[in-house]
Amino acid sequence: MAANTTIFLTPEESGRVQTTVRDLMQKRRDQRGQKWTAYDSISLIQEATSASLLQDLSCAAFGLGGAPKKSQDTIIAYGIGVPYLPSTSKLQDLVPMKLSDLCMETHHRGRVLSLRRVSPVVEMKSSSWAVFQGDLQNEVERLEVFLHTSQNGHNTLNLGFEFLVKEPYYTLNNHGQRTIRIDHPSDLIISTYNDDPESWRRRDRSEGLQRDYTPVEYKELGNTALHDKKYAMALAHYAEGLRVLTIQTDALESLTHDEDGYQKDLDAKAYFRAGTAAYRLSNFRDAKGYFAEQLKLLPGSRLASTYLEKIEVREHEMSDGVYDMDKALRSLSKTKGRPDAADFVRRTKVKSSPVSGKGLFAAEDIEHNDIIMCEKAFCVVWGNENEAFSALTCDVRDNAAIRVFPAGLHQAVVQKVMKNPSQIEKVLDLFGDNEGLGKRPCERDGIPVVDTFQIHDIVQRNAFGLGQQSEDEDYRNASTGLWIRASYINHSCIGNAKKELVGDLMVIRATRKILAGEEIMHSYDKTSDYDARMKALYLTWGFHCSCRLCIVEAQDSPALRKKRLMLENDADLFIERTKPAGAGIIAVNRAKRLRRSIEETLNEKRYKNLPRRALVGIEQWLQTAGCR
Ligand SMILES: C[S@@+](CC[C@H](N)C(=O)[O-])C[C@H]1O[C@@H](n2cnc3c(N)ncnc32)[C@H](O)[C@@H]1O
Repeated sequence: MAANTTIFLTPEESGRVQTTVRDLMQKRRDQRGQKWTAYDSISLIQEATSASLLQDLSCAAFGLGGAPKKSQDTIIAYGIGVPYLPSTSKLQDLVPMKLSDLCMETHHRGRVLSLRRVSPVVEMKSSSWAVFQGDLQNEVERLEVFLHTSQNGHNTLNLGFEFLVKEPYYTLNNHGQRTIRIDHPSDLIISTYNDDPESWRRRDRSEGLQRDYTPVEYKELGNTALHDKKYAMALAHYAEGLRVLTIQTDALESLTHDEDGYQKDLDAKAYFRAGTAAYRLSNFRDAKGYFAEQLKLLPGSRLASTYLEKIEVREHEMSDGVYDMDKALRSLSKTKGRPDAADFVRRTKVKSSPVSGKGLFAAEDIEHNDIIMCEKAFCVVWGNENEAFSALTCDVRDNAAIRVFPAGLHQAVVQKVMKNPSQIEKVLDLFGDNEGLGKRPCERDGIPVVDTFQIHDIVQRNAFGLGQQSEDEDYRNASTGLWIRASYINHSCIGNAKKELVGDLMVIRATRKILAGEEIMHSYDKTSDYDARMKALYLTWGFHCSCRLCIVEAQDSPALRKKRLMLENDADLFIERTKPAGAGIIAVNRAKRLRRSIEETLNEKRYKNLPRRALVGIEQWLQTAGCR
């Protein structure tokens, strides 16, 4: 992520966080293999009930909008823990286990737990938990879902009563409490409400978890239950219907090809749904085909014609890179920062880079200031949206490095790929430190298996902060996004490209003429302070920059770099306090002296043809004041 979300903790503060995390890791190791022991089930359920009640009360106190999003000077902590793989076993191959079979700090591979929720759900920002009962009434345990707590806007644990946990992981949560921990959404299977907790075991196990009903049938079942005042059962049926609906991405499944008027109407609707789904995924070619079919069935359909006209504009954007940016800008409030636009990427290609891994290269000559590429965000979370939240992570894999991580964006990316499995492969192709399940998508029991730790690392190494977008935005709810194509662009402090944003449309322009075959590079971090930049690049992106500017700056003594930084700070202070328009001779002379002092710290020969960032502010001031 970009530097605007970097927070600096004092050495004491970060030391305290790291010690707490390391102590917890040690505690987990010490307890590894310890057998599950029974709880006082009543008091655990009471704990969950009162925590959930308190939450409801605080929401009520702040009106329907829920509790305020952030309190002063606090940031949510998200314990990444030690990454582990999601279950890739089929339900039918897993052997049922009991709560009393659980062992501490263990992944119970090859096993499955069937549980019923017996308490309300306690919903926190980065996790949710509830109390669950196993086979025996007095066997209960806490189950906590981390980060990926929602499905279609509903809390996962609230969606049902009977749950199957594939290959459960039993550990201590961040407060040192024993818990079954779920990180990967596909490890938790929500089963339809059923009065008979044993029913799933009696299903035809050769077919795994069966989806007996279509979404419409689930809706009807829900309606019947509602009519019979069986509210819990109704909710469970509706929830299951919604879940199946999201898995059935192919709207064309319902086509009848019948000539009968009513059926024809239904077919036209199916083409329309398929067309809009394809359009939303920027698959304009398929969308065009679907809307054309809809028009054949329903000649004169205004909706289909409007979409076909829009597709023509999108095709023009894709082939020529010609955008109506004014229109896109005007649409921002209506589109919530997501203007309707296509990607323009044909001037670039992705291939292996001498700098690192893969990179983006010019496929043709590109003139100075020309558009290199435009790309809509794969996922964006704006600071004013509820989804936006950052979490403080302490990564035990990386010497307990503390980072501010865009947890809300991580959630949004995971949800998007779970709902659109066809999009997983391009996300998995991005650079990340965690290999997870590899680069190929995987599906089990009809559900995409997504390794959230793998996505975590991909987001960490590829997402960008969008700069402050509104007054009430800071590092805790920073706007962030993930752009797939732009993610292949490697960093250079003296790159040949710069990025601009029109909502979530990223426009990359050439900052000088670029020849075909040249690698396109831009600066991930524009801080002029060499030491801070090095530190941020390493902490956020995991590399040491060795561009020409960094090599030259590294040759300056630390004392000289410090002096330059102090002078730049003086210049910034001067700029802040002194207006250039109509500035008097005294102010102008002071500015010139500041410029000279900074210039003296930049060896003319070594810094030849290199950007002199420390001078940018004061030179701009002098220019505006009408001096050279
Ligand atoms: C957004 S990705 C860039 C594309 C990446 N090279 C790939 O293979 O997909 C960012 C990652 O690329 C690598 N990287 C980017 N610029 C680099 C540079 N100048 N030197 C070394 N590694 C760099 C780092 O590992 C960084 O975390």
